This record gives sequence, structure tokens and C-alpha cells, in this order.
Amino acid sequence: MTLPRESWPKSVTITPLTSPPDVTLNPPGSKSITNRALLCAALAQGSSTVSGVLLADDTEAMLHSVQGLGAGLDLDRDRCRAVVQGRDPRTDHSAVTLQARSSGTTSRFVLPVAAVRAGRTTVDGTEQLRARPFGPLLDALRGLGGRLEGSGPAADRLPVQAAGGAVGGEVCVPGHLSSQFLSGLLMAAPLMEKGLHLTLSSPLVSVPYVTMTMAVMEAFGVQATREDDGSFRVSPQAYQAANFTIEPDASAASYLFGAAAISGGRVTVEGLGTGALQGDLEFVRVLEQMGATVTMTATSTTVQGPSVLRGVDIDMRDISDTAQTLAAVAVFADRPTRVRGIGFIRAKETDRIGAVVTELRRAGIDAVEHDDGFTVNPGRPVPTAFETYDDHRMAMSLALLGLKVPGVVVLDPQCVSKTYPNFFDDLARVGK
Ligand SMILES: O=C(O)C1=C[C@@H](OP(=O)(O)O)[C@@H](O)[C@H](O)C1
Ligand SMILES: C=C(OP(=O)(O)O)C(=O)O
Repeated sequence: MTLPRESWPKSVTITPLTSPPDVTLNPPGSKSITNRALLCAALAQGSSTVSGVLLADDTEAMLHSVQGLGAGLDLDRDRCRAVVQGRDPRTDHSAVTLQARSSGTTSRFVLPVAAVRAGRTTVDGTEQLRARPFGPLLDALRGLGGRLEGSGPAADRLPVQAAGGAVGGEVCVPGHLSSQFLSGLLMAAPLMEKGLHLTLSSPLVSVPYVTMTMAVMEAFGVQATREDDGSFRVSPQAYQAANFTIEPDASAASYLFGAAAISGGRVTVEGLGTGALQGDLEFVRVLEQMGATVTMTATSTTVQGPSVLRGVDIDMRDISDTAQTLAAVAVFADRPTRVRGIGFIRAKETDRIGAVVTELRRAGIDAVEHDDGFTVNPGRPVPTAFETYDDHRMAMSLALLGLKVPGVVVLDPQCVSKTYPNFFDDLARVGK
């Protein structure tokens, strides 16, 4: 269902499964890798071909932004392939506005580039994005010489105006709020005169995303290194054009794997296997702990749901985009599930801990909120029209309940277009 946002229905009713699924599915390209590859290609000398690009709100935001940054773009939407002609932002004196929509990654990745760009750059987004934290990133960029100021009601939020100036050097950033600050700084660092030496003032969450950042940078010819003391170092370097292929989105795949887990069926996702770049593929190991059988090859991952699903006690700080998926799966386990380490997801599209607990409780499930996560006590959900809080992951997670019980309605389903516009079509395929 790839529809313009305003053409979406007001709700989608989920059809329960009539038998355990046995399907092979191909979710779209990874949002996180798409947004890194597009940016690195836009900063590179020469023409890059990026294949397997996700076409969704968050990546449309980056596609728009790289053009704003002066890159040439030839996009083949049918083939999900982008040819990007890079442009050095340090030689571009034009004034531009970059609309990051609701995309945390786009905004946190382009702000550091705006801080090295010659011309004036305004970075803005939706009200939802304006409510999310940017302070540590703005402080870090100012510490590196960047001229940035908040031009809205709050100085440490979007919209932000940048006027270059970041020469690099030493910087210290907190790691406990979002890894995106770090990824953004690392990607812009090769363009900084003095490079970057970055230390963390608090433990890093979402660590695999930083590893992904370094891997994508390397594919575009630049090195970022992690030192023995845990700090990061990047010297001034030039990005090189590359041909780069993006694997399917592992966070999107979590809903499909979750469907297998709760139904005792089998779901295979192609294109995600042992060499995958995305930490969120580790979600299948959580399902394995719950009793599912996981088979991974170099090019695919299969989850076979168990006859009895076990509740787990687990820290999800590195794979927090799959925490809501687990909340939905946990409803059908044989004992409670406790999720820890994810207090920071209260500052994502919505307060994800509060939202998922509220909605599960409305469905008659005894879910409990904690500062750092939640507990789900299993039960039988009653028919419920779920609110989705303009959060794609609320919609996609709660939809799973509808595969098991009748009467599950997902309200404002268009929010899935942030990362997975065809989600409801793929979910319906699970039932075929
Ligand atoms: O770098 C990335 O691509 C992302 C990092 C994570 O954010 P945080 O680092 O803020 O947890 C994740 O939730 C987001 O969907 C994508
Ligand atoms: C948190 C998310 O996205 P972002 O931070 O990129 O907006 C997400 O996709 O779940």
C-alpha cells in the first residue's frame, strides 16, 4: 500500500491467521544503511551507485537533503537505485533549508555536515522531530568551531541554523541518549580540517549503529577507528565514490519474525544473513531464547516458532527499535517478559515505553512501565482499536496481536510509511 499519506484509510483491521505461516518475504532496504550510504555518496568525489535503497518518509528526507547539500541525484524508483554525484559542501556558498521530516537519522546526520558547509544551512523537521533532543550534538559541533544556533522557541532543538566553521579537534559527547549524535559527527569528521577525536562522557546505547556507520564510511573510502580507550578517531580524508548495495531492513524484519514466533509458523527473510550489518538482526536471538528455532545462512534468516513461547528477561539497549516488537510477542509467552536498558526510547517518535504499556493495558494485558523498560505479563488480548502515537513501530508491533486474536484495529496506519510503506501488504502475505 504505497499511498500518499493523505490517501491512507483511518484504520486497518488485521485478519487473524488461520494456520501457521510458511512464507519467504523480502522487506525493503534498511533505513539506517540507506541514510548513511546516501550521505557518504553525497560527500564523495565522483558518481556512486546505491542499490536496494529504501523509499519511505525517512529516506525521502535524506534524498531531499543530499540534493540540498548540492549532490546530483538520479533516482530509479522502480529499481530502488540511486546514482549520486557527490559535491564538497565546503565549496558550496548557497543558502539552503533541509527538511528532515520526522527522521532522527537524517537530522542528526546532516547537522554536522551543515557545520562544515560554506553556505548557511537551516535544518528543520516536523513538530515530532522538533520535540526530540539535539542539545548534545549542537554543543559538540560548537565545541569543534561550528556556528550553529537554534532559531525556534528552544535553543537546543530544531530548527537550527548553521553557518559552517567546524574545524574539528577534541570533543566529548554523551552516549546514553542516542548513538545518532556520534554517527553524525563521525560521518562529517573526514571533512574537518583537524579531523576528530571523540570521547564519550556516558555509556553508549545502540552500539551496533556506530559499527554500521564506520563500515559504511569505509565502503566509501574513509577510515574511522575505535581506540583501545573506547574513543573514536577520524583524520581528514576524502570520501570516494562507490557502488554500494543495501541489505533489507532488520528492524522491519522483526515484525515478520515475530509473526512466526507467536504462531508456531515459519518465516524466512531473504537478503539478511550471517554477514548482515544491522544489529537489529540479533532480535532473532531473543526469539531463540524464547524457544524459536533460528536458521541463518549467508543470505537468509529463518525463524520457526515454538509450540511454547518462553518469557525472557533481557537488556535491549543495543536493539531498542525491536523492543515494541518484543512487547507484542511477549503477550503470547508462558511467563512474564522484562525488558531493561531502554529508558532512552522515551525520546524517540513518542515515549515508546509509556505508549506500548498504555496500549497493551487497553487490550486487557497486564503490562507494567519501569524507568528503564517494561514488563509484559502474558494474557489474551480483547478486541481493541490501537492508538499508534504517530509511531510506525507502535503500529507494526501492535498489528501482530491481530494475527492471533480477532478484532484488532490499527488506527492511523499511515505512520508506517516512515520506514515500511508496504508493511500491511507484507503482513497479509504472512497469512497466505
Ligand atoms: O543510527 C541509526 O540509524 C539509528 C540509531 C538508533 O537510534 P538511537 O541511537 O537514537 O537509539 C535507532 O533507534 C534508529 O532507528 C536508527
Ligand atoms: C527511532 C527511529 O527512527 P529515527 O530516530 O531515525 O527517527 C526508528 O526508526 O524507530
